[in-house]
Amino acid sequence: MTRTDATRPHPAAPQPGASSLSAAAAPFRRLRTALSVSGLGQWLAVPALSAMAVLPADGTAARLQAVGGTLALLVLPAVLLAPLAGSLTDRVDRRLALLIADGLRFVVVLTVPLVDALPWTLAASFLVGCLSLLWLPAAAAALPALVSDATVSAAAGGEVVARGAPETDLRAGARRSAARAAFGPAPVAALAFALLALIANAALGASHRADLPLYAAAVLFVAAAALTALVKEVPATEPIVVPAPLKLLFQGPGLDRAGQGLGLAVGGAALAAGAIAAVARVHTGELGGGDAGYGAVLTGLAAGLACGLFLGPRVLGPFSRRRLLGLTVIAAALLLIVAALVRNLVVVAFVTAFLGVAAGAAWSTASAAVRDPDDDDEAGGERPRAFLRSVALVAALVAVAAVPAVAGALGTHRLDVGDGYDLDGSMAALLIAAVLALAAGAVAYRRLDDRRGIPLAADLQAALRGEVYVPPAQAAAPEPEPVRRERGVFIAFEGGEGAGKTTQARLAAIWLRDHGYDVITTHEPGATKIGMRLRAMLLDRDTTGLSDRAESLLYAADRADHVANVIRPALERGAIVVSDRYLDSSLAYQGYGRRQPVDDIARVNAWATGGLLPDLTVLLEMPPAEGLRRLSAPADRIESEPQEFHERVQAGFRALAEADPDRYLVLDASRPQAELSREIQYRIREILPDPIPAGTEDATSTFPAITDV
Ligand SMILES: Nc1ncnc2c1ncn2[C@@H]1O[C@H](COP(=O)(O)OP(=O)(O)OP(=O)(O)O)[C@@H](O)[C@H]1O
Ligand SMILES: Cc1cn([C@H]2C[C@H](O)[C@@H](COP(=O)(O)O)O2)c(=O)[nH]c1=O
Repeated sequence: MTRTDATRPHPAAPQPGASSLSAAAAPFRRLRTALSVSGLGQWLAVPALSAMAVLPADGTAARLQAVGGTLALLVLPAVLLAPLAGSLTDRVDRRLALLIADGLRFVVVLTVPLVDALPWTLAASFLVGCLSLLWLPAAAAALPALVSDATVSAAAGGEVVARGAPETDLRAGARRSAARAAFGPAPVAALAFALLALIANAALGASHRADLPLYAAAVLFVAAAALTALVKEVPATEPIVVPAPLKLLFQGPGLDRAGQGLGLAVGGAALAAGAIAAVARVHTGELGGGDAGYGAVLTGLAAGLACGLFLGPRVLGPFSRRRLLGLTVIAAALLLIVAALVRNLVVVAFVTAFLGVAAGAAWSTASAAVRDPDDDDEAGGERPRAFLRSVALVAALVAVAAVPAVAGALGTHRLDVGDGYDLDGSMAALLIAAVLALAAGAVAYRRLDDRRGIPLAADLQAALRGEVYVPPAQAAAPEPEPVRRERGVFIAFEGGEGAGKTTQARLAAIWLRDHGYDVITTHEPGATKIGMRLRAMLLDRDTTGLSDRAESLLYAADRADHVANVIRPALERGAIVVSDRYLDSSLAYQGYGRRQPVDDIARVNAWATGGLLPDLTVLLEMPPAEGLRRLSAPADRIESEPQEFHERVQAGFRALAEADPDRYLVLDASRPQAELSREIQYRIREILPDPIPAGTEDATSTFPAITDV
């Protein structure tokens, strides 16, 4: 619904409990510091290992493959071994798991400059990837586990902090703290890498410039282990469950078309970010930057990602989040093209930073779209979020493995433009990755667009002024469509016998109520006193000899009473009406099924209802025989009609939906209930009014979250 005074959702509402933890007890603070130090070590080890791998490589292709191989080996364990590592970590004491992971990373990273051989650098990268996989779930479980009753009361005794913050809120805050400790140090680590590489270059010489960052990373790991050792005990209160990325990817998102658009968008953004990271070392080397230039580009990327994560839910409040998501991916792809073509290191670093902002905003916008604001459980394994994480991980792995390989294979070619232009392999591979990311962004934009027909430029301009764009024709109209829309919203569920209408209508109503809407659920025939008597007459198998016309009129009479006494009063008070069957049932059953003229049925019903049509009709389709098999009660008068009757009814529903596609959501009713429910939620979200007055919108979301049943 478009309104000039309306703002769109702000998923970045204050997070309870986050600040409360700042004053929490000493073990919590100590462990949080240990995790940050370890996170810094991990992010420093990543560029340091790839810089180390480059040193012995001879020629551009070999250098590209050395960096790509290192990065791919660092990411590979997260794609292949995540659930194994999760269940392993779950079996050992969290503190011990952290100590082992930090201690072994110290040893592995320390040996890399001492051994100074490419095979060991590559093996070390894989081992560091595996150990980080043990460390990450242990860290995510350990910090919230320290939010015990004692911590809560210590925090509450200390300051303002824990007043009114229940333990679950503090745990959710602790989970966010753990994630920040693990990923937050990335920009600082990239900057530190650049500085240490410069110092090492000057002090130890070019052939040892990766040594210092590696020693520094090793020291950070041992420091983190020492700090963790000071924390006496970490209770095993938080279970560790790590989903398998590949399995999730093959199972699919469990989301509708729009949900798949989210996956495409996240994949496109991760591809763009991964591609630039994968060739940055060699690309910057060709621009005269060396390891310091590599560090500068990575700093830009990491800082940009952090900014994008923060800004994504906050910028352009009134602008459609779905449009924003598609646009951020397109922007990331276009910036990748610029980064590929520009031959100036400083410009490349800045462009990469903006690419990071776009990719970070894409991630935070996509994950906000599948997050339930009522659910503070950031560590929860909710499938759509886990799916998005898997897409990002796998796309990043493909980018870091494939882009350098393609770049190396393509080699450098001289183009005859003006003075001649060297198109090197990195440039070409980045352009290919950019085109793929652009395609993903464009398809995602089309799939996600919830403002079809509204010009993008005008929509953006209005959002920049803090308004939601209303097309002139709509703004000038004195009244919204008088017949189709009353003050509330009318949603009908239609379909053959046993298709799941009652189930889905009930789930939709629960979801809407959970988001603060005034909802009434109703059904046909038989929602009123008179209707109940009509229903008995119509469906009782003892009713024999009822003429087709009389049957049609009785259903229309039931509907007239239903509209006058239930639906219209509810719509007039602004409620959302969810009806299990409505007019289309008469058109399909009495029109197509009984072979009466559909136009006549429509005319009678238009008179009976005063022309009231649903804003949305959800049509659940399935073969009639299967639907009838789902029903347990004895078949009623209509259900016991022959198979051909039900086939005609089904074809009738389909014809009705095809004649007015904008008003229908057609779904395959044999799919799992939860999937159907989520698709229905996505579609309903597009036609909802704001649940609370515009002035108070910052307090809650106007963009009901899609939830699992
Ligand atoms: N997606 C689904 N997958 C499997 N079973 C389902 C699904 N949806 C509903 N069911 C089951 O099918 C049966 C019929 O469901 P429901 O009553 O919701 O269908 P209906 O379309 O309202 O039926 P009717 O035509 O009788 O009104 C119930 O047992 C329900 O639990
Ligand atoms: C509204 C309406 C319904 N019917 C038929 C369709 C079903 O067989 C029954 C209703 O049963 P349900 O279990 O409550 O779905 O009535 C119809 O023929 N025409 C109509 O307009």
